[in-house]
Amino acid sequence: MTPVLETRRLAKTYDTGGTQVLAVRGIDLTISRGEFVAIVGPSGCGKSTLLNLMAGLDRVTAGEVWLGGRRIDQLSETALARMRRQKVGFVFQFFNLMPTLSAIENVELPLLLVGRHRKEARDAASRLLDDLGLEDKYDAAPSQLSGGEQQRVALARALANTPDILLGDEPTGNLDSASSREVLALLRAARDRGQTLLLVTHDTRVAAAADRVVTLRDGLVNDDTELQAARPVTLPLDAGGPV
Ligand SMILES: Nc1ncnc2c1ncn2[C@@H]1O[C@H](COP(=O)(O)OP(=O)(O)OP(=O)(O)O)[C@@H](O)[C@H]1O
Repeated sequence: MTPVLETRRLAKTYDTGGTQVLAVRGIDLTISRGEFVAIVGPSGCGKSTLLNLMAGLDRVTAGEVWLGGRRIDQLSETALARMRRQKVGFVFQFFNLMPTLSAIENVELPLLLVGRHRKEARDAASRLLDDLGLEDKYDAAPSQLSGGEQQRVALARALANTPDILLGDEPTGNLDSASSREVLALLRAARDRGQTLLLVTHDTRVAAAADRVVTLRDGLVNDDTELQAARPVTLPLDAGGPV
């Protein structure tokens, strides 16, 4: 299996007014191509910190982060931003859509930012929104969409650049259970098409849908378990069915 994302003895210490918080204390983790990995653990164990370090959104205190065979923890801010635009997709708990842009403009944006032509970006964004069941919501503003619809737009945006890895911080954390099921089914459908996924979650259903669950405790990996393969996948948007 080819590693997509790898950490080596990764550590992060926050200094808060003289007090040091050891948020991540030496983590070795390898995410292989095509894996769906959930990171779980009690509040404050370092999940979001780890994800942010792996995404190059926060600076490491010690250790290394490798993405697609390239060491990224020492890159400049400009190089990191370019790397994120080209290689990483993000979904967050609070969707983080641009409020003044329509659904389709939100999905087009990452494509335009990497220099794709307007027509090409529009076609790709339409296809993604159609795939996620949002064919009648192209022109809606985020504020006109339900939480589940906003997260589907965010997912379309995250997948627009066919990222090497999709990173999520509590992607179902702000959704009702029907919308969570929809979003989870879409995440699993992305995995079934070969998308690599790494999600931080408190949601046991998200963890149960993963191929592998990494449990953190006090800034360290406490457990790393492969789950049984071949669980049935609910069709996307079949919100009523089991996931
Ligand atoms: N910017 C920061 N400055 C100082 N301390 C921080 C900062 N961010 C996180 N921490 C601390 O680092 C530790 C790990 O936090 P982190 O947010 O990574 O945990 P988490 O497992 O994601 O928690 P939760 O499940 O509640 O989101 C906690 O003790 C937290 O208080």
